[in-house]
Amino acid sequence: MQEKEFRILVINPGSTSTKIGVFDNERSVFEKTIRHDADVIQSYKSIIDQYEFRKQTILETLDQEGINISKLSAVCGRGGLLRPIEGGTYRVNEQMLEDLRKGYAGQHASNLGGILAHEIASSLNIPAFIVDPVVVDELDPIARISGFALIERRSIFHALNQKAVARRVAKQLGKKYEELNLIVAHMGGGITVGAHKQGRVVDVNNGLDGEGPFSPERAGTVPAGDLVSLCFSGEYYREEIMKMLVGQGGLVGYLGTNDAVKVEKMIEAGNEKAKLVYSAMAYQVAKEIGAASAVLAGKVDAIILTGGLAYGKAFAKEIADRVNWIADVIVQPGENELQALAEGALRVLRGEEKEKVYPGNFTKAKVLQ
Ligand SMILES: Nc1ncnc2c1ncn2[C@@H]1O[C@H](COP(=O)(O)OP(=O)(O)O)[C@@H](O)[C@H]1O
Ligand SMILES: CCCC(=O)OP(=O)(O)O
Repeated sequence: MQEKEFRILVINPGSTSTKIGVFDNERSVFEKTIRHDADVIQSYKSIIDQYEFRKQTILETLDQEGINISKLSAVCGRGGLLRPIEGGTYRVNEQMLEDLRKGYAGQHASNLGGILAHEIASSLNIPAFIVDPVVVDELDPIARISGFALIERRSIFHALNQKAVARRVAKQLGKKYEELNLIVAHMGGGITVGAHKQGRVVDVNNGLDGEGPFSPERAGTVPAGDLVSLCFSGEYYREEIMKMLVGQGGLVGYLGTNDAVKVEKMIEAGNEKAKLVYSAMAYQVAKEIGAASAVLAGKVDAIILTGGLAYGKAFAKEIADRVNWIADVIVQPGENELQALAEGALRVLRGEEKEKVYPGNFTKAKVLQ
């Protein structure tokens, strides 16, 4: 009997881009990365205000490619800042839409993934899903302790790509993901470094507005006391400070661009500041990898560098040169998110996996009351 064919539209809104793809079962028939200038993104007051702009961009792109959306079986978006949940494929429902619209756990472009998927799918009367959203939470209790009793550390990271790439590398190594200890550094608009201990991400920096290396558009960890002083200086509104940390932080704050390719050109043209800042970003990623190796007590099977920044050969080498004493460094540039979204939706459409209902009954361990 011939295998039933499902056509799935996948939507991955990132902080610097919107990536879309159309898959016939596992086979990609169209993929496109639409990059957005920092100026355009920053001109919107909030993430939800970008909704119409991103939707039009997607529909126009599909139209230009001659893709008829009426033939779709499902739409799947990257999941955003929801309540902490376990990994898997979730059907978009009203509670999820409400949480995405208000940004239950904060503001990030991925909040638009489920909303855009729902909007397109409901007009066609087909299901909308999200897969492995950025709030997947597998932290060990010890990793939740921040050192400041009023604040608990949170798991906000590139769960979808980190898990997909880790599985792919495990396969290449002839092992199961669940048998290995891996460190995965996803380096995109945000940067997250996860300690994957036998299939669970037991520690990872909150790459949105929490901590870790600075990134193309985020400040990462900043000296706490100085930040408090800035907040109470009377010179800035809360929103202005948040924008300086997320959106206008990192490379944007130092060099005025979120585009590492432009930064590489600046360096080639002899810009010393660009050279120092770009190197500092590599240095901070390496430091975070060192921290993750301590989490795994030095038992590390491989270190994986992935995300858009991993295309930068000199950048990846700079990191590898600092950490290759820990374990082999495997560079997997870009990300596998579109394929992972399509596969997550397919598993449910084929009945191989049950769709999960948001928010479910998953409650993260409350380590201290
Ligand atoms: N060939 C390349 N060399 C160096 N950096 C690159 C390359 N391609 C993309 N990048 C950089 O990767 C970053 C975006 O990564 P990406 O994973 O696409 O982010 P997001 O999904 O968060 O939008 C940008 O700074 C972009 O300039
Ligand atoms: C919120 C963590 C995921 C993240 O930073 O994604 P982008 O790099 O796409 O902004």
